[in-house]
Amino acid sequence: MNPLKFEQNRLLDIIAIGRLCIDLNANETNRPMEETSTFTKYVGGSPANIAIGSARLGQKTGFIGKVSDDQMGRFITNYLEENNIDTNGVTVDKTGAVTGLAFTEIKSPTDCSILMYRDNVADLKLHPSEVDEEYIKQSKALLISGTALAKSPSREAVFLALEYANKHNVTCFFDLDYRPYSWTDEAETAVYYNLAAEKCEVIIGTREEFDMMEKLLNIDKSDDSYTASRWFSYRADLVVIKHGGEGSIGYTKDGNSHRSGIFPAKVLKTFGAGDSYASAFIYGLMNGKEVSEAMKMGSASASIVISRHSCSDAMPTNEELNQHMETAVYEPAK
Ligand SMILES: Nc1ncnc2c1ncn2[C@@H]1O[C@H](COP(=O)(O)OP(=O)(O)OP(=O)(O)O)[C@@H](O)[C@H]1O
Ligand SMILES: O=C(O)C[C@@H](O)[C@H](O)C(=O)CO
Repeated sequence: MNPLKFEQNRLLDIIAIGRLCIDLNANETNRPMEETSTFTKYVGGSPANIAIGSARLGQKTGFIGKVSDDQMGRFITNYLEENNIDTNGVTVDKTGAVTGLAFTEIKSPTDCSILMYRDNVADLKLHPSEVDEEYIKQSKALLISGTALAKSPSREAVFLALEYANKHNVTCFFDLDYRPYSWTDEAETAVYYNLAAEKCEVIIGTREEFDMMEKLLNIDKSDDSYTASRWFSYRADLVVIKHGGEGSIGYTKDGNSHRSGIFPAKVLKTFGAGDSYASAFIYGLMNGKEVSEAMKMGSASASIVISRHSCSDAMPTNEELNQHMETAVYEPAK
């Protein structure tokens, strides 16, 4: 069963809002950053990656965000446009802010980390006045991700986008995307995550991300079914809890649960798994697939991206995804 209904007759399928940055992924893998000398530049940031994944799969995709007024900012906007993403909602910072940089260190397939340069970044300067109600109204869905809630005015911009989306029946997806290095205070983080989740129809996160939200409320059960049930008295119809290489579980408001296994991959690096999962999972749901099938599509997309060098540029097309699902081995959840 698919519990979601999307407004039809809208110009766009999905608009993502938030972080647009640059990933500099180590070319020399299996070594620490200290010994890495060359990197390849890609567009990065969780909502950017999800938007790129959506567009590659054929979704009419738009973006609301802010880029720096320099070569890096222009690189990002050009790349989004080359990938058929509508950039009418992307504004250019005029205060001298810079583009966030994420240097990735790939010590081994399972030991990857990200070194962030995020002082005075343009994406967190997105202002509520730059969020256009008419633009959001044209879309079937809105995707938010947690990092944009880390600072004002981007935080207020996201809450305003959620208000408009709720008002105009635009289905809201929340990919928790908790990046501790973007936040300074645990209670502040949890409060804003919980407030945003109340306004969303679909919440997707890892067990650890939900634990972070629940710790503030002294919930220490780490119980997936309980975690999901907390959101059904708000707007949520569907809550997905991801467990890395062990797959994921989705709960629907009608009391059912759905498990997805994984497509074992030759892992190059683990980051990007969540973004590729989200883009294909959302695509599946928006195209009438059952929850379990959409989750399987998410897992297939993730297995493709973790076996490639980048997060954004590695996103599969519809054809690649279908082919992978037909030919790759699927390991059902235990
Ligand atoms: N080692 C793996 N092999 C195959 N598939 C995997 C592996 N790790 C993750 N996945 C797939 O990716 C999905 C999301 O992974 P995970 O739970 O690690 O999300 P995440 O922590 O949000 O990812 P990210 O590292 O991008 O933040 C999983 O549900 C699974 O389908
Ligand atoms: O901003 C980050 O934390 C890194 C991203 O740029 C990266 O593309 C990512 O989020 C992968 O999930």
